[in-house]
Amino acid sequence: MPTSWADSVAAAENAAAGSYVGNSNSLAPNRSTYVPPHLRNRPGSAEAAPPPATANTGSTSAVPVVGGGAPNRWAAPVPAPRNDFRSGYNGGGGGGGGRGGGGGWNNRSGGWDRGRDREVNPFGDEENTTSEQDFLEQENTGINFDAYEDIPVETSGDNVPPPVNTFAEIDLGEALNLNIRRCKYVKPTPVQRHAIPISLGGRDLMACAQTGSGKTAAFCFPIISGIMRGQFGQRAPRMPRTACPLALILSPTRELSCQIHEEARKFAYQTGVKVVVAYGGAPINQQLRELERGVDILVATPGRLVDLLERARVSLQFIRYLALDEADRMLDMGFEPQIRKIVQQMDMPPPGVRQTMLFSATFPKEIQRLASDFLANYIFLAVGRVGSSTDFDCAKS
Ligand SMILES: Nc1ncnc2c1ncn2[C@@H]1O[C@H](COP(=O)(O)OP(=O)(O)OP(=O)(O)O)[C@@H](O)[C@H]1O
Repeated sequence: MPTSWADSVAAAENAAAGSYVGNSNSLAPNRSTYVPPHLRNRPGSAEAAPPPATANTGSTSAVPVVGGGAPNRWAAPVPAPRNDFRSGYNGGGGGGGGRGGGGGWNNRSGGWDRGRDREVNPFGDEENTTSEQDFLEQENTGINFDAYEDIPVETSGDNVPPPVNTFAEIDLGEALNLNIRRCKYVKPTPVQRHAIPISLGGRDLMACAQTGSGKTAAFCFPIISGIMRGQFGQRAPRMPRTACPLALILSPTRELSCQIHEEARKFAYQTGVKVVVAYGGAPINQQLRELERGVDILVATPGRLVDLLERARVSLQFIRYLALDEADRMLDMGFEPQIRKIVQQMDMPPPGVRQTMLFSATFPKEIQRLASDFLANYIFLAVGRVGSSTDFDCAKS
């Protein structure tokens, strides 16, 4: 099925922020003492995890394991904005109101704080602009989301959770809802509308969506929300000098990893969820120091992560969420051996135990193989651009 993304999206790049209609919250930083991962989620603070997927489509086939070394060829320059639809999703109307924060959320609210290592406000000066009045003043200055209504969306799989039209329909938790408003996201993009309920429902996801379609939030929101809920039960003690993240986001390049990290830090601000990035082409020592300070979500490029795993500075045994962004690009760049090593040959929990989200702009045979090897009972989602099939082909065969 050739699908594609609305050409009109490109015109939205310079659109201004949209409106906010929702709760008003105190924005005063509420920093609490950093709680090491092994002390979090003790029984009593955790809400029961949603049941694992029960659908019986998809595949869980075993895979031939392919080993591989760790290339250190990440030499992309300092993170720079990607050439995509960034800033393009600021529509008028919609509901950004939060309704989280109720029962079921553990006590992770408040930023992490460990000794002198305090959470920096990733919004900078914007922190003081998030009063309800400010949001209201931004109303109707953005693009019209109606432009996206005609985008073809295909889902397949058993018991696909229905899409949402607003963030308010999803119980993401108050702290995350506040950050969504700080980001001035008024309404979910098509990939977010479909992917977030699927992931929050505990399902594995194979998503075909273009760069700039809002994928970062689509996989970050469920991860952050899930970690905030503390739905994993008791954790084993953290090993000395070995970081044990709960979530891993793999991306092909240093540039992309840094941008995901930047976005994820905003989404996770004051939630108690700590995001760290590790990429090649840069000295490893600073990254090691960051990892030693604790990490919940690790954003990494494959080569550097293999290096960290071989040094036993990272363990994947507590991974509950795995997201692979731009998987086709990772394969094009020759990183299938590293990816398979990370996912299949180290200590990562198997499909069905962890939750996996695979994002790719295309769906060739190699990606289909990866999907059947890495995902369990997955839901297939394709979000496309109207009128273009040259740069986006999600045909399943
Ligand atoms: N719901 C939303 N409302 C407003 N802006 C949004 C929304 N979702 C994403 N954006 C913004 O749109 C831009 C593109 O989003 P994002 O970076 O998530 O795309 P992406 O699909 O992850 O791209 P890539 O494939 O490069 O990772 C970003 O500037 C992001 O902040």
